[in-house]
Amino acid sequence: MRGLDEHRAAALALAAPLPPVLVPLLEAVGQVLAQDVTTDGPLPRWDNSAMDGYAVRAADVAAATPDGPVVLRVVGDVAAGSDDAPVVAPGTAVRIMTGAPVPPGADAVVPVELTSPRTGGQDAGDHAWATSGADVEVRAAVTAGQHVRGTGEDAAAGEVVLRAGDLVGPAHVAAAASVGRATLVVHRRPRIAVVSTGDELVAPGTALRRGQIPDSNSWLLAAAVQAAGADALRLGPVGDDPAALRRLLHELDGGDHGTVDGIVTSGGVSAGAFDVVKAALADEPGVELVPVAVQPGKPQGLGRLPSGTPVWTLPGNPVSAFASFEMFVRPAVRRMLGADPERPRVAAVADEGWRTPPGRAQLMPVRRVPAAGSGSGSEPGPAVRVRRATARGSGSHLVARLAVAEGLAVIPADVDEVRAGDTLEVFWT
Ligand SMILES: Nc1nc2c(c(=O)[nH]1)N[C@H]1C(S)=C(S)[C@@H](COP(=O)(O)OP(=O)(O)OC[C@H]3O[C@@H](n4cnc5c(N)ncnc54)[C@H](O)[C@@H]3O)O[C@H]1N2
Ligand code: MOO
Repeated sequence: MRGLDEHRAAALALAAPLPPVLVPLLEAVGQVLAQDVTTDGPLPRWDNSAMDGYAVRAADVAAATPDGPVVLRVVGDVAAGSDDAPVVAPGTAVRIMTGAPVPPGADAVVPVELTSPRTGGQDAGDHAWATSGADVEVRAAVTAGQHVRGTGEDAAAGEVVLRAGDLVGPAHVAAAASVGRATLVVHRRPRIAVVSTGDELVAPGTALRRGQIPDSNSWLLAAAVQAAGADALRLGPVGDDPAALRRLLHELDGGDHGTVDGIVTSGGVSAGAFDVVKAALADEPGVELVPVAVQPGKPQGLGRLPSGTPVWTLPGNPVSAFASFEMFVRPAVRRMLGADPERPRVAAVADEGWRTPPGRAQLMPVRRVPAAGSGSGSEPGPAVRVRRATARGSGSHLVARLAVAEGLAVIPADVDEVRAGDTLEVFWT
């Protein structure tokens, strides 16, 4: 039997980052930048006000106090969006709104709350404004630069704000938009075909006769493809007819269903008399069908179809399909996206013990044990503790209970028993 890590490496080796494409901002979310993004000038683009108030010369109001206000003549307005630039000469002020460019001559802003109109008052709810041509009393001093957001404070002209390799999220699209970009260059999103196989499978919602079950794997795997950041083309279920399956796989490989960057199959790869995937791919020179020393997920296959499309053949048991996707397919999909292939692994303490299959690694669905109240909350929390997601452990048919799992514990092949208190390697799914 092939080792888990060896098969993981072979599965990942089938993938490479897809070529860069230019996409509108929102389409880039969840994808990985293929190019740095630099500013088109300094950010902020000009000195601007952080407050609604008056643009002043700080020196003019240096002596202002609540009991000894300084009086300035209001000589103009600058609203956000205005390109007016009234000059603030000594003894004058300009009304300015948050975000508006600081007018020439001014070097600070006094918030409206620290002022009162002496003449020409305009009541704006909580605050009264002195209008243009009137006088305003300033009741507090400000220092030069106060309440001014300086040019280039956020980023300098030509500075890299987003890097190739960054996973695009809301803050990335905000940064891109703020430097004037309506598009981003990302690695193309992979499109992965998912084919479930088995004569017993019917679409969910269809009436079942004895022996039939709803196809859950094509939904599981398509959802997993999407959750990994790729597009899924869900096909099947395909019955236990090797010729029909071979035809479909070759159509996918040949581009008859549009671009397909990979194919994932479920079922039909073990020792059964009607194992359709095994039969369909037995003579395919680029594909190997191998048992892997892991439970669940022993019968595996992978390789390339004649036109080069990678294929991963996963076992049909639903928990096996889930765990196999996590181990062998998700890393490849992430690499195609240009992202880090692996989920981070964390150390967790086993809250209970269980037996594990001798000579095979185990992928145990686990859930967190809620931490007992740890007092003030300021000390570092206790280690994460996990239990098996269900009392039946890693049984590969336990699809209804799989949603209880929050992650998988990876127990190495040379461990035959987990004891309560052991430290385990876990990743969250
Ligand atoms: N004699 C042996 N029998 C089996 C072995 C073995 O080594 N020797 N391996 C077992 C292991 S381990 C696994 S895992 C399964 C894998 O079998 P297949 O990949 O060939 O899958 P199927 O036989 O098609 O199905 C297995 C099981 O899963 C159900 N299934 C399949 N597809 C779906 C689907 N799309 N949605 C929901 N459920 C699905 C299917 O009905 C079966 O119950 O083989 C063991 N046997
Ligand atoms: O490998 Mo199978 O997945 O143990 O049930």
